[in-house]
Amino acid sequence: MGSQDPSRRNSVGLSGSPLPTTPSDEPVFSSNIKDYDILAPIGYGSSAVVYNAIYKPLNKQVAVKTIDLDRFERNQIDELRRETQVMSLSKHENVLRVHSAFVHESKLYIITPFMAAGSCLDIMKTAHPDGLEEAVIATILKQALQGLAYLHKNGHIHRDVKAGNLLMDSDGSVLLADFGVSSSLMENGDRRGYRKTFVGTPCWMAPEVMEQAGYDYKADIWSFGITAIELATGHAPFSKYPPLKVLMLTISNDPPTLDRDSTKHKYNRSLKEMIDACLQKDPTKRPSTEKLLTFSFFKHAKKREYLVSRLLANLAPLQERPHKRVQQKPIMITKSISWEFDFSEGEKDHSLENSSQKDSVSHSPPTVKRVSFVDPIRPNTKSSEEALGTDIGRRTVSRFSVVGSEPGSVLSSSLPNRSSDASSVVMQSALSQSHPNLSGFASVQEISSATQDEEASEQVKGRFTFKPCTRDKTVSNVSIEEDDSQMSESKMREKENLEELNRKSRFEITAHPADTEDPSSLVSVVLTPPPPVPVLQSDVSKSTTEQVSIPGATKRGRFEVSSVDASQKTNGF
Ligand SMILES: Nc1ncnc2c1ncn2[C@@H]1O[C@H](COP(=O)(O)OP(=O)(O)OP(=O)(O)O)[C@@H](O)[C@H]1O
Repeated sequence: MGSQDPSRRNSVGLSGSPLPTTPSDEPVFSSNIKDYDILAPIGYGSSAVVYNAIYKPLNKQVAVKTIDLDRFERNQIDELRRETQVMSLSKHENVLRVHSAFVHESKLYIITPFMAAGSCLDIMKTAHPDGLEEAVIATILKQALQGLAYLHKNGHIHRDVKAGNLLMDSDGSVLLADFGVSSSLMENGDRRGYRKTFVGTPCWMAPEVMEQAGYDYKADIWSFGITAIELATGHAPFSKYPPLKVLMLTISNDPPTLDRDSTKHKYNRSLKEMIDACLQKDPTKRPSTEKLLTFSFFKHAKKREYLVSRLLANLAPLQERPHKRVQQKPIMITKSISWEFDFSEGEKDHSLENSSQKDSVSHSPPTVKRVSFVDPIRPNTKSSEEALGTDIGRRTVSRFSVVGSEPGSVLSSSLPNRSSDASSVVMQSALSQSHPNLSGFASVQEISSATQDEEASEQVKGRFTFKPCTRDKTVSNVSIEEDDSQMSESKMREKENLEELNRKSRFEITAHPADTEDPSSLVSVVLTPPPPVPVLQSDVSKSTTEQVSIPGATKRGRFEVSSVDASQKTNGF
């Protein structure tokens, strides 16, 4: 029961278009929900429920992962579609295949082989909360590494390697699962092998991924090292901390390591050496999967049957284990851009002169605010099927997070931290006190560092018009096309040029009720251009007042604004 069928074939992609097929007599799993008998839930992810199910035409047990698409936005769904296609085309005994994936009503259904023992995390939680013995770890990780080597060889980064994504079957085979956030190095026109999308689950996330500095497959090696610690201790380093603190600790601290004196089981030095090789902050120093497979630690690996006798023999069947919803949420911020806004005295925001926020702004020392913009994405205002197709809503949704930091600071000092005087800025609806969900006009409000921890998870929604303009506040008139897929090459270039200009321009952020502009609510800021090197590591103190003459650029949309903890709204995975 539950063993992965080596001859699998996917039927359709999420968009309904057939995926490339291989000429074989592999069974085809339909995309008709009526063909599946969905039984009890066997697991919960941050955005999915996984069910035990029977595929009736073949009377075959499968796992059905259901994802409520209404919780996602257009670009996330696109990403899901790509990644599910990657899964469906991967053929390796240590990589979980997708039999079929389809949308029914507002849910995405992903059909995969049923992995009878569940995830390694599930196994640990059920029977080994303080970690696994060495030979078991080596046997699990060697198989996972072989799956990862296959992905890397084929140009894919997994981006969410962790014990929760290592699924085990009843025969002791271990498969890498959940490409919910995996990504192809080759896609999106990015053929340089570097990605900038900020993805993963914080505790397992490599520092360069957090810094959005561009990363490659070595990010998986970091996650693999963290997973090794997880299997040896029962939990990932920093797992007791909230996501923001994990980001801060990962970026500013020395890499985590295995403290062999404090583990329940005894481990050879070779495990620690393997972990330390993976957890080097400089990704170029981390070994490749192929190299890692030659490490002496993997000599402790045994045949997969060993896992059956040592791990699975006395384990309750998956269906009988208690299943809880997960706490650790993966974070995903796609294509975000960080800019620094200078709210210094000379350039202070005159629009706030009469507002209740006047004092807090005008008495502030020169402060740089970091604003991360995520590419506008389309809301799922219509059905999920339409959202997956070419339907384009008239309104776009975007979001940004704003944090304050002293010029030249790095991420750690801009995160909520009572001991630093870094400040956060939220765009708040003027009506939010009494009507938190009403669209109103916005103001910029300083939050004292003492209240940042409480504010960190607050979300405020409002509608804003976002206008690049010249220094003399002449707002120009070019509209930015939002739908890249429908843009001609020349327009694309125009957009890129414009975005480049925008980075150097002065911005007005206008918030207004409904669609009517209210000049009195203009909030002007001076934009500091993003440094050429990763924003979070660079000196951002220099602000620019360079004039640009853009023939008009208005980005209009609804923005969801949060403090720096973007994971609360943007994760979706
Ligand atoms: N094919 C499968 N066979 C058996 N159990 C599965 C299968 N897929 C998932 N599960 C179980 O369901 C749980 C949830 O899976 P899911 O992939 O949604 O979440 P996750 O990867 O653990 O978390 P997240 O999505 O937050 O990263 C898994 O931890 C596992 O125990």
